[in-house]
Amino acid sequence: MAGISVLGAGAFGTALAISLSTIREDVTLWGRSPHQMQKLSDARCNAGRLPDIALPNSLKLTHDLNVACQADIILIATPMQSLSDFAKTNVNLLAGKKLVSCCKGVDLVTNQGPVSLLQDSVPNARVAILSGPSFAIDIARGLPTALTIASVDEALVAEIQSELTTENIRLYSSLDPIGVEFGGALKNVMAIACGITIGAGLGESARAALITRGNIEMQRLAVAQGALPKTLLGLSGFGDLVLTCTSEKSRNFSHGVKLGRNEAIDPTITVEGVATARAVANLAHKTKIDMPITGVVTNILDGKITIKEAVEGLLSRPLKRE
Ligand SMILES: NC(=O)C1=CN([C@@H]2O[C@H](COP(=O)(O)OP(=O)(O)OC[C@H]3O[C@@H](n4cnc5c(N)ncnc54)[C@H](O)[C@@H]3O)[C@@H](O)[C@H]2O)C=CC1
Ligand SMILES: O=C(CO)COP(=O)(O)O
Repeated sequence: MAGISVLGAGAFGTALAISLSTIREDVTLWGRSPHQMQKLSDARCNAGRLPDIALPNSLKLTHDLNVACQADIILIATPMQSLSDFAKTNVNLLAGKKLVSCCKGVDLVTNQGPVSLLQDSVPNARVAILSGPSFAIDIARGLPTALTIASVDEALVAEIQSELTTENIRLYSSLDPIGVEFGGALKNVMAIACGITIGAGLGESARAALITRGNIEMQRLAVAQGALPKTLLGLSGFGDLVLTCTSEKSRNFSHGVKLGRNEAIDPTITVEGVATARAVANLAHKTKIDMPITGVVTNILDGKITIKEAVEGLLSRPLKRE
């Protein structure tokens, strides 16, 4: 079957399906819960994630993965920590398909990003990643966005760049999926750090320092994993870092703000940076990469240090060249 399916009817999956439906009539959105999908179908709206945004008439909804996986191009928009189980459970349906990961994170068990995880778990799949600065609500409202589509498979990138470009999504292509997957994952950790900084009243100058040093830290790890340094300066790296570290629309930034203010956390909200910080700290330790900001975020999340101790620790590091 030609067409595009989006797997995962959360905020991002729904937003992408809405935008794609502005230019084509063969888009299907899959969600795992029959009850939730019936609610979406009755209301023609994903009220829980994107209230007041109507689902286009042409958008097909299903909870049947067999139906959704008949599409030619399959976008996967589940949370990162669900991706491995999802891929393994449904390997027969996904094998040999063109898969586009929309997840931003690093898997806690394998320390892999979504592209390498899918490549390892789904035989013969052709895997790409879509990433970059884009809040689901902005995409769903039709506001302009620019994202990166990346894969080592040049023909796939060219095809998907053209198939997924919509009225409000402009796609730039890249042949560096490692850089794109690590940029998208690590910016969430930096956004938690920035949120903590603002929440704890440490000021915007400190946030600017964290964004800048955070970008260097992201680059250091990604390059050690095989990424090109320039990818971390592109939309999926610096672009998304800036968006996520400066907006209260970001769940990662807002999570950090709550930590900084010592406020209660809502455990039902998808905050990718929490698990990713731990996965990245582990990966950095194994590969001997210096990741001071990630280390501090992980220690705060694990209750091992206070914010005051974190600041003292970062400021008392040995002086060095920029
Ligand atoms: N919301 C946003 O603005 C953006 C989100 N992303 C990324 O998209 C991914 C998904 O995020 P959101 O859609 O925002 O989260 P969300 O929490 O709104 O939705 C996640 C969806 O995945 C489903 N899900 C969870 N585990 C599943 C499993 N094992 N099998 C099938 N479905 C499962 C949930 O039921 C839910 O519908 C994350 O990696 C996030 O970083 C990327 C860009 C923007
Ligand atoms: O990835 C995003 C924007 O590009 C969304 O960020 P949050 O997951 O922090 O809300």
